[in-house]
Amino acid sequence: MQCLITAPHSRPRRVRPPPTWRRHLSPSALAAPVPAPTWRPPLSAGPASPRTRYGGGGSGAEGRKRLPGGGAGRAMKLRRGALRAALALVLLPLLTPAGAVEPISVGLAIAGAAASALTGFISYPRLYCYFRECCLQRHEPRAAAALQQNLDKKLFGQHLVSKVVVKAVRGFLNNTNAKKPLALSLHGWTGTGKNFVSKIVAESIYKKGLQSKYVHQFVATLHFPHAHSINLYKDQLQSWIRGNVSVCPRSLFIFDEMDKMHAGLIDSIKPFLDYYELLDGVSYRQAIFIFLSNAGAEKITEVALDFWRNGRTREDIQLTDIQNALSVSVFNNKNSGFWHSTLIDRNLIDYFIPFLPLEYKHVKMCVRVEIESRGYAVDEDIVSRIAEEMTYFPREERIYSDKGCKTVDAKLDYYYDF
Ligand SMILES: Nc1ncnc2c1ncn2[C@@H]1O[C@H](COP(=O)(O)OP(=O)(O)OP(=O)(O)O)[C@@H](O)[C@H]1O
Repeated sequence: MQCLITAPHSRPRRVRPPPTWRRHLSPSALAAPVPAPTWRPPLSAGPASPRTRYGGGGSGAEGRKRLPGGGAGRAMKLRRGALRAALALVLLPLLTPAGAVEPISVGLAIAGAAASALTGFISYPRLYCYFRECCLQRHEPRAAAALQQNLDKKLFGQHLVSKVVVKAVRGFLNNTNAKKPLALSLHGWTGTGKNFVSKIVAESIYKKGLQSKYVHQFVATLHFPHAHSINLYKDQLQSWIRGNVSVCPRSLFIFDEMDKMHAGLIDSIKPFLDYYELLDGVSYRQAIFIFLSNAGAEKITEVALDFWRNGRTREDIQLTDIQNALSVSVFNNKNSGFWHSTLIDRNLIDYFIPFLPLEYKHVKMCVRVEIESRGYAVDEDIVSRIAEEMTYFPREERIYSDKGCKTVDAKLDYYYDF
């Protein structure tokens, strides 16, 4: 799918969020068009055609149609102009008597051809998106390939995650007729790579990754801390999602600490995840939602331990061994925001993705990567010492790191940067 020109004059009004939000939101989110409670989706009054509804961004044939007067049509005209100018340049000597070359005319023709060619090329969508960030910056095959490559290279001990995430994202990006947005729910023990994977997904779709104005990250305890403000949060969150999807249908929303999010707030995003073609004139079918939580971590550990105790490798664990049990345990966990959530009840989560607890050997891999990223030569003695400093569970077997790879970074400071 091609990237398209963002028509600067049709960009929606930018409204600053209320101060409490501004304080917490990531810079990337703040750069995006921000809805306030009084905010309305850009140009969305009434059932407008996609051509008028989406001001900026967009992609594919639908986007191409919608550029008013400018965009693809103008680019076409400019390219045709460039071609005509070049043709004139070739024919000019032939038109003068006896084929004599007239220097001034030739000079003008060359300048005209060059200018036309330049504007024609600059108007070319892909070139435009090379210099400025566009909605869906990368072509789907490239995004999926980048995702696969990065997960294979950087993510340790999570064979299920790599497989499912790549399949889900690739399939969704290739599907030009999706019936609902993609919803992935990532579960697992702390420090096992949930945030790490969502960052990799963001980077594979948008060059700026989490800093992209089309990627929006929320942390429950940071953005929605007060139970008594739940109604305000609901309004703000819905406006935020509506506004940003209006601007870029392929927006990515990441919700961290879902288990700490108020159940009512989770339910308020349910309409966006459902199978509606349009909601108030906006389609959410190209958006991607990623939910992260520790809910269900015990269940995942239970399955992993069973395999270990039966002498089977963790790579033998299949998604079917965990997925159902995981969704049931998350749904029935009274301490989780997902408790009896309509998102699960109505089957709106496409994939429950289990992150297995990390073992000693995985912690060592994380340490090595961290040492290399700081520009030092890997010292295996330090690698082992740091890995041994971590605490492992269950108490008898001591197999899994209770913090995953999370404190590796801080522990390295002790050895290298004092
Ligand atoms: N499976 C993994 N492979 C490679 N690196 C990892 C893995 N898991 C964690 N890490 C490293 O540890 C850091 C912390 O992990 P991350 O923040 O993704 O954990 P998390 O699962 O989101 O934890 P929490 O549930 O506490 O939010 C990552 O930035 C990454 O450097």
